[in-house]
Amino acid sequence: MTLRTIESLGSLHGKRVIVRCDLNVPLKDGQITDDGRVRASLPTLKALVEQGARLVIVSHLGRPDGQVNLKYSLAPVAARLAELIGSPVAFAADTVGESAQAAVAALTDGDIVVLENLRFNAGETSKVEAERVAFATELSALGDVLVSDGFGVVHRKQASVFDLAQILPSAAGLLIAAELDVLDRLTEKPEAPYSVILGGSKVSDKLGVIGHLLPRVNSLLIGGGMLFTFLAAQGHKVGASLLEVDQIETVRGYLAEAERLGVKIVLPTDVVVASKFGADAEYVTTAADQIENTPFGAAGLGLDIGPDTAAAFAAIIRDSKTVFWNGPMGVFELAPFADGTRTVAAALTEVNGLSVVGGGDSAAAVRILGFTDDQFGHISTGGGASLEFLEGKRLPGLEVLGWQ
Ligand SMILES: Nc1ncnc2c1ncn2[C@@H]1O[C@H](COP(=O)(O)OP(=O)(O)O)[C@@H](O)[C@H]1O
Ligand SMILES: O=C(OP(=O)(O)O)[C@H](O)COP(=O)(O)O
Repeated sequence: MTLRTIESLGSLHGKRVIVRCDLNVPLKDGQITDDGRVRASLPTLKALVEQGARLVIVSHLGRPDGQVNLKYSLAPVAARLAELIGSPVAFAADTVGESAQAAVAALTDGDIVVLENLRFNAGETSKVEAERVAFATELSALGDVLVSDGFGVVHRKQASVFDLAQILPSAAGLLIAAELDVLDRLTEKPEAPYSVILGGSKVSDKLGVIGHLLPRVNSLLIGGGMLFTFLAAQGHKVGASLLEVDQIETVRGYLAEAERLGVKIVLPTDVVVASKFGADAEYVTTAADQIENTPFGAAGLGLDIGPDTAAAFAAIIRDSKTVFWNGPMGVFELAPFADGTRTVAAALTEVNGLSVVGGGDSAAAVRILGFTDDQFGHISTGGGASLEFLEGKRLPGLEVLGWQ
């Protein structure tokens, strides 16, 4: 069965349509550093406005863990959306409280309100189904139907992604449909050589996909915060770098499985080690097995892949016919640690085949580093979501919309 489309919901004129977007944009000092996810949401929002629907936009931003934390407010995102869509966008200071209820009641046809961050409410991400359903039920009172379009979050079994879609009549938006069109091309007979590059900081989330990806790819390139668990699995010390100690054994299993399958797991041979996390840190490039043998000793932090590694990764990427990349190679937000990500991004632009970049921060990285969307085959709004899709997993936020 394929996804239910917006048309399946019938006429939406005058209806209150809850639109679940992924507006989880990177922010620095309260400013949006990349508005790609807002732009990617526009086709669905415009289509609904044109129909005369009353739009109630909901999203998460960051991981505020069920607490109100204004650092993660969606207010700047609502302001940016108003600029991009070219019409006023109201903002409610809560998600299901008095402010939200009043703002929704005040909507007329074609109006838009953005509600405050879903994850300020513990029910949104609760592991307890009854708590999620209770929150989804409160949300459902604010709309007549749900259009689910937050592709970046479809792998999460969360109240607005999963439970709400069972309470209200629901359908997928245009972004989800467009994302699946491209990702389908990566799952159905990707042209070899097929390389996947993994990095970023959501290490425990993303290590789990490796076992399922191994039989599907020719090379797996490991950078970013992910690489240190691999180095530790090989017996190397990694100083104060990101490390998932309880995943070391699992990673050893992946290394053995890759050898058995004849898949290359390509690990860094050099890394950039910093004295601390900051743009003013001192840093040196060292061999990947010498991280603690720098002037910073065991306090050294690996914040980027080194130039030899970046060049080796680039060569493999350029020779691939299909490439999927999720997760920056280093802390690209800080200039001294952006080179690995820049080199990998440049190599993707030279792929003679299909190149896909996925993930909020990966997409932000390529744009912030000066690349343009048209230099890549596709820039996906979902990192974890696309990875889990590529490993062939059933995603709760898609299944609930009819996807099988
Ligand atoms: N070596 C590293 N140590 C700590 N953080 C890192 C490292 N390499 C990359 N990162 C961070 O990873 C973050 C992005 O990770 P993630 O959210 O997994 O990617 P995406 O949003 O593309 O899926 C960036 O903010 C980047 O600074
Ligand atoms: O940024 C996101 O995912 P991504 O970093 O995998 O691209 C999504 O908004 C999901 O956020 P989450 O990983 O906090 O659930």
